[in-house]
Amino acid sequence: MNNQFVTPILTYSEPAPVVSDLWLDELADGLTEHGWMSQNVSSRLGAQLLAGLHSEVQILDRTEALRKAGVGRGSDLLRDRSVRRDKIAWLQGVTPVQADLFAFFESVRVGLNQRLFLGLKRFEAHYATYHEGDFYRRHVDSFQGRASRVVSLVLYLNEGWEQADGGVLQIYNRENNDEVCGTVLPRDGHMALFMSEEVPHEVLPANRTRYSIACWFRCDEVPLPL
Ligand SMILES: O=C(O)CCC(=O)C(=O)O
Ligand SMILES: [Fe+2]
Repeated sequence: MNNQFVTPILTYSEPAPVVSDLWLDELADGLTEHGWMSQNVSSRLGAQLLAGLHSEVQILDRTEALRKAGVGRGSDLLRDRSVRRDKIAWLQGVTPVQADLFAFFESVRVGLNQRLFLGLKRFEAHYATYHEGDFYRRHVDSFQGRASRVVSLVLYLNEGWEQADGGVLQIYNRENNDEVCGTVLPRDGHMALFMSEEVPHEVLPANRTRYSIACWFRCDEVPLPL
């Protein structure tokens, strides 16, 4: 066979992400005590998995396979550029890196249920890109009382992100929504975790392309409008 035109396939053979009981305890404590937390999970996920996810979102971005994100779902979907400007693509969990990431999300779902009795039934996740100047104004991820999205997890895929690059995730106090109580730099392998309904948050304008995966753990069995 003439191999001249065979595209090389990236080999991906990283061990599965590491999830321990102690770490799940930490996540549960963070959610209970403050409603949110952030952490560097690079060593849990591994460099190859992070690099693989980064290259997937970069390909999607370059081929313009990402779509303008909206607020709401179905017939309620609004694409209001004054609220959010990111572009998204839903993950299906079928590529090897997505399958490993989904296994990781599933361990988090089960671990949080065991500790907090949240009744999380499933999760959904999308890639997001914010290009220069893009933002997402202050919001919560679920309408109060709908309990569809219960816990939000955002994983960042940006090497060498500095304060000057903008695009920080700003977290507001769940008791006093006007008070900023934390910021998270969207650095490669860092993750933010928070209660979807309770914790208002905002993505400040990015000064360069910003990649992430947002995942929501949900209580409903079937997709409902947010
Ligand atoms: O990317 C982030 O830091 C947060 C994104 C977000 O709030 C959302 O997609 O709902
Ligand atoms: Fe959000």
